[in-house]
Amino acid sequence: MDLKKFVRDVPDFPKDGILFKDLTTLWKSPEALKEAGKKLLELVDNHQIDVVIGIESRGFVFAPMMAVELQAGFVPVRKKGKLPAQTLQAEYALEYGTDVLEIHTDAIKKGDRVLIHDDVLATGGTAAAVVELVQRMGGEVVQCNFIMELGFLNGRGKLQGVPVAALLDY
Ligand SMILES: O=P(O)(O)OC[C@H]1O[C@H](OP(=O)(O)OP(=O)(O)O)[C@H](O)[C@@H]1O
Ligand SMILES: Nc1ncnc2[nH]cnc12
Repeated sequence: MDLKKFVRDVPDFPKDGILFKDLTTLWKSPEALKEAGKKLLELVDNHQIDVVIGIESRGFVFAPMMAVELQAGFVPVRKKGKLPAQTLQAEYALEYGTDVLEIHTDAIKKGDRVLIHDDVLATGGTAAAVVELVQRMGGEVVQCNFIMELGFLNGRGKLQGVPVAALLDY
């Protein structure tokens, strides 16, 4: 199945000059939703994973399903002010802004093998901030895993030393 056919391009969202890759059209198709989940798991191969992190909000669509299949736990990384208990924070810049991400301080144990999942790798600012959080907590990032990579923005440049895998390349 050609999953790219299910991705909708929306020009000038959320800002002028940004070509937004809309995945709601892929999520809405039962066949594409199932196929994308299956293929994302294939990217992980046979790696042993303790924790799957999903990055708010679009990373939450597939990360819990992947955690179930990998017999791992699910941990949310959220935008500032949303997690209720004690957190670690990282500031970051993304393709169209800046923000702060948080994770609960007790969410990752030293030595945990962690899979980081998000929908889009663009400039890499978001994923790099999450890698930093995991490493500060003593976790090992086994893979940063995405549905799509905007290769022309060279997000991998910010993720050096960490395995990166994406289903679709643009
Ligand atoms: O590689 P980067 O340049 O950092 O961009 C990628 C990030 O941008 C989007 O999130 P957004 O902040 O728009 O939030 P959302 O998932 O809540 O829509 C996307 O879901 C990634 O998390
Ligand atoms: N161009 C883009 N489309 C969808 N999500 C994004 N996140 C960062 N850049 C994006």
